[in-house]
Amino acid sequence: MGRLIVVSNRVPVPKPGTPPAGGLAVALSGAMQSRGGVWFGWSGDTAAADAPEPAAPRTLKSGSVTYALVDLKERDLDDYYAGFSNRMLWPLFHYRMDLTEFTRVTLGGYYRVNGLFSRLIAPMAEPDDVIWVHDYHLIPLAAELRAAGLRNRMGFFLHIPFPPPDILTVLPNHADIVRGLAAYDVVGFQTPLDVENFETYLRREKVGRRMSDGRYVVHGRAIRVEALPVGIETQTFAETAKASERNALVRRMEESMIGRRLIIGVDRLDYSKGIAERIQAFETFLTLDDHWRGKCTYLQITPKSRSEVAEYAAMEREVAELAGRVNGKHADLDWTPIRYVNRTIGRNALAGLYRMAAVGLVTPLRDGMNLVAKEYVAAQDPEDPGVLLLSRFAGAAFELADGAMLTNPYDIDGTAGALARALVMPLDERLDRWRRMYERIRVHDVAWWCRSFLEALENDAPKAAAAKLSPIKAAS
Ligand SMILES: O=P(O)(O)OC[C@H]1O[C@H](O[C@H]2O[C@H](CO)[C@@H](O)[C@H](O)[C@H]2O)[C@H](O)[C@@H](O)[C@@H]1O
Ligand SMILES: O=c1ccn([C@@H]2O[C@H](COP(=O)(O)OP(=O)(O)O)[C@@H](O)[C@H]2O)c(=O)[nH]1
Repeated sequence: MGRLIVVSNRVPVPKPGTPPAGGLAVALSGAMQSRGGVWFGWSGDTAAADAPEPAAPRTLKSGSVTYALVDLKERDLDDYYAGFSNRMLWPLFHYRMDLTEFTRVTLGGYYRVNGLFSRLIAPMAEPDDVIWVHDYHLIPLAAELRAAGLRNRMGFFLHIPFPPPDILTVLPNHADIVRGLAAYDVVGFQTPLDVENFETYLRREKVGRRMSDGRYVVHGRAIRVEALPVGIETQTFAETAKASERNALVRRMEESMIGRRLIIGVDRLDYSKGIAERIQAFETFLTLDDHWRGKCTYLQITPKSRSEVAEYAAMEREVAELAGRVNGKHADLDWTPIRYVNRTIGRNALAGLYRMAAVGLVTPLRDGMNLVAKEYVAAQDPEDPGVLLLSRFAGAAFELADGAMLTNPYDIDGTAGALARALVMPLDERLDRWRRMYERIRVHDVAWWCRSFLEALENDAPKAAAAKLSPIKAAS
């Protein structure tokens, strides 16, 4: 068996004191450390505008993983990361057509960086290495690598939603993007809904179909398409949470609560997470029933994210102002309803804070998966678990629907009412709900996800017959 080469835009190179915030980095770190291999991607640093293209990536070994890193020029980052990836693909794939901006310049940057990645990876790859590419930043990479002559097994996992065709076709180059996916051997999505959207697109655009053996033929190539929800290191996280009483930050938080109930939200500062709607729902909840005034605290942990993108910078101001307004209106001399924290909290402390919280509020407007939902469940005290309030639009809802209280985040009154019910839910109902969710994430943890994807990728060599399939003409 060859090496595993993982490729992602963001590579969480281990740096003491800087925990990775972002589900992809968190999910893959554990899996990579146990299997070993090469992890290729952007270093997080910028190269000078006139720097020549590197002949090879910088490498750094940590445990069983070799990190292969490339600096990107400011212009490339603007066009590829902040531009096409995060101002076009991210909002569009999160059903926010209103926030997209398509330009030929950023599209050019997207293909330029994918080309650069390909030129650096191709000489490193041995013929029997397996290449696993992650996320929307790098959809065209397999096609670039194949054009460079690589015949390796290549897989792609999309961590964000795959939208319905009516939304996807807003993207002027949607046909090229889907053609890019067809260059992989296995394409993984988070949920069955994403697979359904992909299949509907193929049918409507007449570029592919599902075959009788379960594989798909897309632009003439036979590929496997799987719904494989990403998991967490459930058992390890549960143990961390149990041991968290010793964590200084958790102890400080506990002392400051003086018996009040804790409600927690943890999200990157991103419009897809529904943070403003959640704060509004919390305010509505406070006005529903005087009983909870002074008796509960809502802690919203929100590290800044993608501040170079205009919509994110605007959101930073909006959410801070909203939290400030609600506090100004409802606070008392000895009580602040919302504690809004704008920095990254380390995972040990986070585990303890989840465990302390009577309610986990996970209410994105749309989310590929949302690992916070799973972490909240894993961290609970099995004798006295809290309640997960989960948006029906998070990928995690496909797995946790029978234990979480499902909410529609656009329904502010409904979410407020659900929060009020969650806080008084009897122990036997909480136990029953939590056990169902915990069992699901215990079995379907991150090791299961990684194993399942790699099994699909490594054990299903394309059949000879598939290679002979004639291409299907795209609708013009
Ligand atoms: O790298 P950034 O631009 O700072 O963003 C952080 C990551 O955000 C997204 O995470 C997604 O992956 C999670 C794990 O599968 C999933 O739970 C979540 O719903 C997704 O939004 C993004 O897709 C990653 O590429 C980013 O690194
Ligand atoms: O202060 C923070 C905020 C978030 N996270 C982690 O960042 C990840 C966020 O992943 P999720 O899938 O919920 O959303 P994403 O940010 O990837 O869209 C989770 O593992 C969180 O525990 C963290 O370690 N510290």
